[in-house]
Amino acid sequence: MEKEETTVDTESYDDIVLDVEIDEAGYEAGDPCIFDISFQVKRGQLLGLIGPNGAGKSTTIKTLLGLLKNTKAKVSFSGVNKSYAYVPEQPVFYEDLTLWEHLDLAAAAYGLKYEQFEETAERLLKQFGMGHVRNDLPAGFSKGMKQKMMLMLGFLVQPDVYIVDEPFIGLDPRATKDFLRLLEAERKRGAGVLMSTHVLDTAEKICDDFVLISGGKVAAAGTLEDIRDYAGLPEASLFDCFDELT
Ligand SMILES: Nc1ncnc2c1ncn2[C@@H]1O[C@H](COP(=O)(O)OP(=O)(O)OP(=O)(O)O)[C@@H](O)[C@H]1O
Repeated sequence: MEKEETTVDTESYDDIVLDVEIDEAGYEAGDPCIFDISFQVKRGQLLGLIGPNGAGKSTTIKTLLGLLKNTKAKVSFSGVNKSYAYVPEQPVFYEDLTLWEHLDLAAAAYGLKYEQFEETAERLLKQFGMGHVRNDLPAGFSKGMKQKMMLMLGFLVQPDVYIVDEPFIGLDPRATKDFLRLLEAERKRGAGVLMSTHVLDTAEKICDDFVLISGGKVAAAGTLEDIRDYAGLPEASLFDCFDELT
């Protein structure tokens, strides 16, 4: 079927929580900048979206979130609740709401019961070491603290799919560890994760599979072994394969 725009449906597939088929997408009509990008995210899977600056990672994410007009794409969210959380690279927040009020608002928007919200929010504040600023406005937070707030908002709602745009820049080593531990727990619960990142040594350690985008197209996809095969570099690091393929 010819795709005229991004259609988002919520059919049920076995293990697949996100199914993306982008024929083309871009910012101006008739001038697409990404082409033929297809992938699936399964329950418990961590899929790394990698590629050089300007390759098309953010455009891919914006397309699957339905934020772009000029697209020919089919995107399906499935899973138990057909829910997703998007954690943007650039923090987005309300000037007049405290950290706690942001958490409260997200919980209300996702229909969480108050007791469940309170318990999870308290746990997250502790895990991210943010309890002491719960009643502060995020405008006064450091970059890393704002990033932590965005991650907490995602973890609070426990969705079927996490779409995380470059989570590592700005987080200190301790926060990175806390974030990865929470992500692991969420994957064990059954959540799938699509993560865009430039931090390839971490991506190599934590991702099950990769989609490597270059020049708006998929340059290679699969496990690290598959990526090594594409690059013709057995034993190479993800970084060296990336270098070879882009
Ligand atoms: N708002 C926009 N309007 C027009 N063109 C854009 C816009 N944002 C990105 N582009 C273009 O789309 C192409 C893909 O950019 P995109 O932001 O998806 O890359 P990226 O892989 O996310 O890069 P980075 O790693 O630098 O974040 C680039 O040619 C870029 O110039």
